[in-house]
Amino acid sequence: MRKINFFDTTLRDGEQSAGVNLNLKEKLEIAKQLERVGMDIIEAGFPASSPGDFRSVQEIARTIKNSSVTGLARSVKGDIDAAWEALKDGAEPRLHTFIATSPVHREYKLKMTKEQVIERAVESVKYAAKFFPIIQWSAEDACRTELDFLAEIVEKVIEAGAKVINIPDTVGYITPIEYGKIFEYLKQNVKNIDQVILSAHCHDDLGMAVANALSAVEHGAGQIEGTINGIGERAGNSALEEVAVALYIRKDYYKVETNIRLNEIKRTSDLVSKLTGMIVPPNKAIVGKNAFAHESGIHQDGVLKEKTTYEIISPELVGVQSNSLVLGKHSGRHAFRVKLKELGFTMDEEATNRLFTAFKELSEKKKELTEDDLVALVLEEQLTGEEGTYELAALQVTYGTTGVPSATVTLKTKENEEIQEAATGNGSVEAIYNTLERCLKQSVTLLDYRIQSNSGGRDALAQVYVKVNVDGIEMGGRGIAQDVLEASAKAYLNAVNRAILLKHTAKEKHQATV
Ligand SMILES: CC(=O)SCCNC(=O)CCNC(=O)[C@H](O)C(C)(C)COP(=O)(O)OP(=O)(O)OC[C@H]1O[C@@H](n2cnc3c(N)ncnc32)[C@H](O)[C@@H]1OP(=O)(O)O
Ligand SMILES: CC(C)C(=O)C(=O)O
Repeated sequence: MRKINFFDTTLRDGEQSAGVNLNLKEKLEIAKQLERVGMDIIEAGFPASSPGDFRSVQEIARTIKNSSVTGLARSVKGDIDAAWEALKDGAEPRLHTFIATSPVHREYKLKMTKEQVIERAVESVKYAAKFFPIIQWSAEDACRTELDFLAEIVEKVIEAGAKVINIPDTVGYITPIEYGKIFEYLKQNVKNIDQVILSAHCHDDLGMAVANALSAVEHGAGQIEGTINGIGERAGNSALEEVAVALYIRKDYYKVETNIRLNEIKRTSDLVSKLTGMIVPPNKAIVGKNAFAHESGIHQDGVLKEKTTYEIISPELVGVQSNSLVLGKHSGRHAFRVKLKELGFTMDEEATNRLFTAFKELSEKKKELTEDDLVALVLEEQLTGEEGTYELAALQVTYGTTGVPSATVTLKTKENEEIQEAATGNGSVEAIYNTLERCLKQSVTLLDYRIQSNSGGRDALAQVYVKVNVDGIEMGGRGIAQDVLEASAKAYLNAVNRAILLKHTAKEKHQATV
């Protein structure tokens, strides 16, 4: 099978992402991981651009042994000299030099004619060949360059000693079919093109960077350039992890192989994301948080029966521990039951169904349901299963920074009788508890009150724990609700109900013994 080289430019083009600035230690850490993941070539920086970049490239070249380390240089002697100084101690010093070839770049940026661009390109490759065993030459903005001129300059730089010819889509303009045609054109019109490796370097301005890179592979490219997580100038570069996995998963189609250790991909992505501060979107292919998460009932059911129904990549392949069944409003009973079992709860069909209904109701209110939420629902279900004298039918609280807080509570008894009362308090919770005391017509002393958020986030469930004294019986109770005040009322009632139940059971026992 044809081998495709992976050229990683996370530390050069990736660092060109607006807002990204890596120090030497961070770059070294990333370089080591890039070596571990199996990058054939690591572009460590642009040595002439600053003393910091020079030092990083030098240190990386001295440290990395299993990848070829390269640095960027304009067609300028000073840039090439700086690159040589930085790279000469590396295991395989390699120069990456470039000049723009498109009309707009020639006319406005370089202010050079075609002939001058060719002359400068050839001169710089020849000069670099005095030092470097391997020279990669790039035609910046190749995809907006006249094809015949592109072929002409490529032929001349090959003659001058370039071993790798890169055809960058610098501004992310080309489409996959057009990009493939450029490679085909060069293969047919450039002398000795078969003596060099053709490389693709794509940008994502129109969202086609990965598709273009894959098209280049189909049309003869032997090297793909890009970055981890697709970071880079403007909309970024081809995401190398996507290219690598696409080539692997569809090897039946591409029929190529790479050196990439796919199971190191997730770790590499995480490291780059953390050190650059460029957050990976959840829906990002291969490495996004949701890449292996199934949320909808039909998909979850399918995956539970046979993973490949909805998974073309196994998470383990790229170093992700496992897939996940995310419980949300689109989930179904199959996944719900499995999750309950995973959490260690076994319950009968009736209880599961009741819980599933409560779960669906909660999922309408809450964006994401966590495992903690599920546990809370189970605990709540256990509470509702408890025999109680009083049930909270309605609660209304009025609170303002200037007025007196007041509460109106409606309770339902076991006999379906409704009790409604209202009272005030120093705070909303006190108003509720004063009102409940009135409804219950017995003295209740609150001994302890604790509140806890069930999970993170603004929409987390509230759990309230209370301890009360009802006619000399001390009893704890808990309440769970999305609203703190409702959870407070439920906790209080739960404690009172339990105390009343205990009192009755004790009385019955006493009567039975006399
Ligand atoms: C497509 C790409 O990603 S290319 C890489 C882009 N990366 C970077 O630019 C990051 C590092 N760059 C830098 O630190 C600076 O731009 C430097 C050190 C390279 C140059 O800085 P300065 O000398 O201040 O020049 P400045 O950046 O303003 O302008 C670039 C100059 O290089 C020239 N130039 C651009 N590309 C090339 C090239 N491949 N070969 C020769 N000259 C070039 C421009 O025409 C311009 O020349 P001018 O000053 O005669 O008009
Ligand atoms: C220097 C070249 C390869 C580049 O980064 C581009 O054209 O995007």
